[in-house]
Amino acid sequence: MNEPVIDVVGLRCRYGGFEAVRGIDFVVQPGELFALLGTNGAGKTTTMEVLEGLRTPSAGSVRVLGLDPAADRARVRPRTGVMLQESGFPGDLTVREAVTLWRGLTSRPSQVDESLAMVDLSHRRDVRVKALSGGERRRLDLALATLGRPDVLFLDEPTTGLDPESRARTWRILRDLLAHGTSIVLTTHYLEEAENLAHRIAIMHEGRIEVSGSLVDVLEREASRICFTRPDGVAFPGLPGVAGRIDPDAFRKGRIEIRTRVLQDDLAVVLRWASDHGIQLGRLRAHHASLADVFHGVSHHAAVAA
Ligand SMILES: Nc1ncnc2c1ncn2[C@@H]1O[C@H](COP(=O)(O)OP(=O)(O)OP(=O)(O)O)[C@@H](O)[C@H]1O
Repeated sequence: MNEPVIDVVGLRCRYGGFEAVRGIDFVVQPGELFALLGTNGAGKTTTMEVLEGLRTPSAGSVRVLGLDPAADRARVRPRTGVMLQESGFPGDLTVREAVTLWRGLTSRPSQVDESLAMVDLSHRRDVRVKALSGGERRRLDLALATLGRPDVLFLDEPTTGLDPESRARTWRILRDLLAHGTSIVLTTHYLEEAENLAHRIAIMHEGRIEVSGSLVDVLEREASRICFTRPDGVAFPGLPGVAGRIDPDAFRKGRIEIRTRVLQDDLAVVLRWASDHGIQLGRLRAHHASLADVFHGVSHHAAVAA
């Protein structure tokens, strides 16, 4: 296997007496998109800042492109692109001036017009940055982050505030960058974004990685679901004899929700049971766990354990 582009071992970060990141490990391979997900305040941005060389860890080792991102910042920075949660670009410049200025700071700059066209801002090139909408501003941030054709791209919530069309366009741009060999680390609160783009995922909670692995591995952690409206007159003991667990909370709220590792077998049992009893199953759904189910599992287990 190739050398990882990012290698994090035992990373810890403190803000005074508070430890925001509590010993995390992960690697990012070349050409892969790694999604760092987590609850609010989990430590994602802090971790990103360390990867970007903007923050020194209190313990652990971090290598980006084989180098220390803080100590070797002068060598790492030209090969990376960064999109922070809040861009600090001067609002009085026009869009074209902002891109031209930024272009002068990169070692392998793309063309200004090409960059603006990529994010669909060509028609806004003479507008001042401060007059852009929130979504347009986010798209300008992406153009700036990718201007130097980076080997590694750090994106902190790149599609927050974007409408569905702009989000889909951003996804297309990211897929294109991946196809050309760029590695990407992304934080997002949009789980479908990670589900659509990520090769591997880590879910953080209170400074620790609770779940990590390939998208398939992560999704397989949670049981599949069979759900339908509770039929009139059906009591708990009268339910079908499935291998999975029937959720008593959902039952009280008028739904049958079965969590199962044998989706096909249990679905067959439910359908046979309904047919034998002449029951119509309202709002029937049978599906594998989504990333949202895994995420809720992490925050729920953490809350129960606390
Ligand atoms: N400069 C700071 N000083 C003190 N505490 C901080 C500072 N920055 C962040 N924290 C705390 O560290 C923890 C992790 O913050 P961080 O911004 O890394 O989380 P996050 O996962 O990016 O959160 P969110 O999803 O809400 O953006 C939080 O409890 C936050 O309040």
